[in-house]
Amino acid sequence: MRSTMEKTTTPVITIGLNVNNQAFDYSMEELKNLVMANNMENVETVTQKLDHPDSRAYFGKGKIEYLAQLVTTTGAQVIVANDELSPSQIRNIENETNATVIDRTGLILEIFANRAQTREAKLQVQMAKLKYQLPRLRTSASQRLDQQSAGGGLANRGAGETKLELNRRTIEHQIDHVRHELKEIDKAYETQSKRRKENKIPTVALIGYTNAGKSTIMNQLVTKFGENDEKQVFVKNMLFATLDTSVRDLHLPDHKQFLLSDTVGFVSNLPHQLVQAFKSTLAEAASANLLVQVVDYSDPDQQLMMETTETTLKEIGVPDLPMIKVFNKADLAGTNYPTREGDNLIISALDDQSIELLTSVISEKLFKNYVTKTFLFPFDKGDLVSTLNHKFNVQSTDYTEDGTKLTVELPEPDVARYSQYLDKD
Ligand SMILES: Nc1nc2c(ncn2[C@@H]2O[C@H](COP(=O)(O)OP(=O)(O)OP(=O)(O)O)[C@@H](O)[C@H]2O)c(=O)[nH]1
Ligand SMILES: [Mg+2]
Repeated sequence: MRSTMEKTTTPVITIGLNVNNQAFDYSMEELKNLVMANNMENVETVTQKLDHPDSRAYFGKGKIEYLAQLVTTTGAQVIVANDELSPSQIRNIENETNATVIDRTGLILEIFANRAQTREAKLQVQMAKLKYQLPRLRTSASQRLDQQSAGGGLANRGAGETKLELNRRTIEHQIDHVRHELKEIDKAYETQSKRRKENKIPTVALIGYTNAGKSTIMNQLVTKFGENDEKQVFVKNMLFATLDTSVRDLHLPDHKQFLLSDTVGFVSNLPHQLVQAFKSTLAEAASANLLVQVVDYSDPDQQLMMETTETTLKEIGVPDLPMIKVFNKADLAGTNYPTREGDNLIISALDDQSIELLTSVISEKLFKNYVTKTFLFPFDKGDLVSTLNHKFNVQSTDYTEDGTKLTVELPEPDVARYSQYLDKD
């Protein structure tokens, strides 16, 4: 008897067009991973070499006929294309193969929609989906609404009203609505991030290809350096485990403090609708003092994954920020770790020494213009004492007869502000 717990996966055929693309094999591999991430099973792959996609049906006529046969022999009811297709291409392939066609963008949107947990992520995905649907609305004679059947208020919109226009207007209305809701969330975000900036706490953003180990590194750092109430983030061996940006407050043993953010991972050709929708979430990376690019060192495609990451950063509008590269999962790559060469580290997120090394490099980068000074504040300058305690890393406090003596580690440019209180001894 079959177990009822057994997962059913949808069999699909993946198709891809090689238009002289050097990274073609990699992108097909990625597509298969995306298919799996969407709980589907790749049963066949069909590719074709062409100078450009066939405007009618993406593939040429002969290949489409072959595809139709494959649909029959494999029983696959879904075809997943490696590119974004036009509505008519989708329709033509569907008509000629009798399978449902999903393009790369549609697939990624589906995965994101299934993963989204928080209200913000759900809204962002919804926004991306609506923008994807808008130009893809189909019209047909049977969909036309006549004035009578539309009734009441709708009839007032004129005889030319079609179901298509109605749908379009509904979607535009929904987009406005979602945009409004996201703006509200954004406002709260901005206040938070403004407060962080005022506090001058430096920020570090973990970025990189999906499944590279960003969230795992985040959790290791939170375990070691998080205050009690700092929560762990979600980790799983699947594409796009993280869709929300999480920020955690970390305190190093030497009183230095920084904020670490973990965010959505990248994949090549991330749909522009999604990039647009996730821009505010990703803004956390854009305003960071340091980027930590996490790379899966055990993956043979790591070089292309790094290129994908850099392209995506540009697309989001992240400026050239200081960056270190963390080649992670070294335990699976069979190399020595942890090691460091300049701004490149080879580590395993599962190894404590690796996390120590990463921390020391982050600290070195973030606090490089820090100096340690001792100040003596007269008793009537209690406000300054509390300001310094609030803003910087006070290493020791002495209550002397002349006032409060503070040994503080602070950025060099800030010393000038308090120079009159520098301790002469
Ligand atoms: N062996 C090994 N596994 C690791 C290491 N780092 C992460 N993993 C595993 O890799 C998988 C993905 O890790 P995550 O931390 O969720 O990756 P991510 O970069 O946050 O992925 P997304 O959120 O999907 O972008 C999980 O199963 C982790 O346990 C490592 O150094 N060694
Ligand atoms: Mg993650």
